[in-house]
Amino acid sequence: MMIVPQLWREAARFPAALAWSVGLLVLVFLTHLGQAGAIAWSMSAVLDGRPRDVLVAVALIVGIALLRLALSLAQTSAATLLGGRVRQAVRGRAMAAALVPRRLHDTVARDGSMRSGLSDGVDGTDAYVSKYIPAVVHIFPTCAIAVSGLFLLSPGAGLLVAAAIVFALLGPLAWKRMMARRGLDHWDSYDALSADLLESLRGMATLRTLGDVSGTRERLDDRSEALRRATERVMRGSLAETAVTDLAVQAGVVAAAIAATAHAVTGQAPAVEVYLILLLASEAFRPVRDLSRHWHAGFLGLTAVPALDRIGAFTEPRGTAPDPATPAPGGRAPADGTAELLSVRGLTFRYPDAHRDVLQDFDLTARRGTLTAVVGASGAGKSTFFDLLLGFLAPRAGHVELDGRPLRTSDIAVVSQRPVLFAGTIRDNLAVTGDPEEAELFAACDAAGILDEIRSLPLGFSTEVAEAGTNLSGGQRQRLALARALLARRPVLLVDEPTSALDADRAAGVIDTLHRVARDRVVVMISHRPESLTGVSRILRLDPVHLDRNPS
Ligand SMILES: Nc1ncnc2c1ncn2[C@@H]1O[C@H](COP(=O)(O)OP(=O)(O)OP(=O)(O)O)[C@@H](O)[C@H]1O
Repeated sequence: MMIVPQLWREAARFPAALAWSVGLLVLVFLTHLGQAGAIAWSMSAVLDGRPRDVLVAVALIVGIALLRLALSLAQTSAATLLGGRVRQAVRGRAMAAALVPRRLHDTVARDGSMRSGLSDGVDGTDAYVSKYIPAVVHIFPTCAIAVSGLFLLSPGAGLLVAAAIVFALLGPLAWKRMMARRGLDHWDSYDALSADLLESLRGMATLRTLGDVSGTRERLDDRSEALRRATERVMRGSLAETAVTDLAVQAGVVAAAIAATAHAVTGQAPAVEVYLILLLASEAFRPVRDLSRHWHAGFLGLTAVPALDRIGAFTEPRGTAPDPATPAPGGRAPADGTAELLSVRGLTFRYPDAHRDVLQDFDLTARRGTLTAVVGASGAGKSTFFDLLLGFLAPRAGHVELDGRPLRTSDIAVVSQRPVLFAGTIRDNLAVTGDPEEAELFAACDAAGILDEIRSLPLGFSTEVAEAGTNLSGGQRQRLALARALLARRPVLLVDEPTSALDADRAAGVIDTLHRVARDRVVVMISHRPESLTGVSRILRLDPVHLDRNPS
């Protein structure tokens, strides 16, 4: 018997479902005991030549079998309900813990690992929760009932069976640590393969141009081989657990058979009781055998538990402060109409474990009606500055205000350097922040300079966008993302490198567009290319903070 505390706590959150599942398991077990009694009776009736009793006993056996079928079906559905609820709760918490802004800056976590944890990892816990936990709970009443019955018939047989059950349950604890270690190895191998696979799929075009497809295949083959070896080690350990249980079960049944035979030989018990002792001895081990079967089926899935624990899947979120990037319930974040002034004062930030500040005492004033550009060398901290405005990062000092009150994430729409589009139609992608009216949709696309292109497509707004927008050009993606940002109707628009994917003509067109949209909102853009900023009246230079400026 192996206890995984995190999963027990999860199952205990649904006491009614757990109790229902355990109760039905106990009833199923009682049908086995009843059937054992009926079989013992029928056998003694056959031996004593009592045909009427034989018929009644056979009818009883069939009736009990039908009842067990119905109870087993109900139990399976109860187990599925319990497993499903726990998975839903664990996945919900894991996603809430994983899909947070700080993940953007987590340089250790890999997307493939996160994906495998949230999907396969959570699903892998199902067999333990839905089958193993109820089986552990039901073992106490069921074994107690069977062993007590045996004890009444033959104290020797009862004691021998009880000892064998205790050995079968506690024996595997001897190599619990080894199993935990093997389990960790298994999940690490699975996780590494999953993360490498996702990265290779994403970077396939680059790998092809670098001519490293075969190298990647070899790396993945190595990962796959490591996973196969780790899985074999885990399954060998789990089989050893099953072997100990089987040994104890067989030894217990043989001991009970010897005790029953001794009863029969010494003439201490009539035939029906001898049969009952033999049948009960076998039935007493049924819950133990079931437990072992469920353990073997579910152990591989348990290897994900430490990884899920690290993600935060078993931890109730502290406090109720909403994620600053999450819109208010109901979909669209509240738009506050227009604003006049965005004011940044003394903003200072340093990444954890970094030796210097990225931003130090940074000031910026951006007004509605004026396009403000932030320029600076690569690594100067431009993207970090946007992440601070968006609330993805918390400054060490300084503050950001919009019209004299703290800036909120729901005030901001953003067009990033590499805008992310989703699989679905153009309309779906534009409507992510709400459900715009047709006129609004047209106006936003017109302002973003993409309306004519969409109209010229055979399916117009119903044109399918491939995953990550790969069937669109970089410039089209950027203009669609701009239209999407405009539809969010936020008073502040942040645009990161809007001209990087464009030729000079188109770049000038985008700057014109930004000037236009800046009439209604505060617009701040990041640019690498000062030459593309003709006509931008307000340009702020962000200089990298050097060690000598920041000796601390
Ligand atoms: N998650 C992180 N952890 C630690 N340091 C980081 C992290 N992200 C960025 N940095 C560092 O912070 C500095 C500023 O990075 P940032 O991405 O803000 O620069 P940038 O001006 O936007 O650069 P670019 O123009 O090349 O996009 C860089 O030195 C970078 O190495």
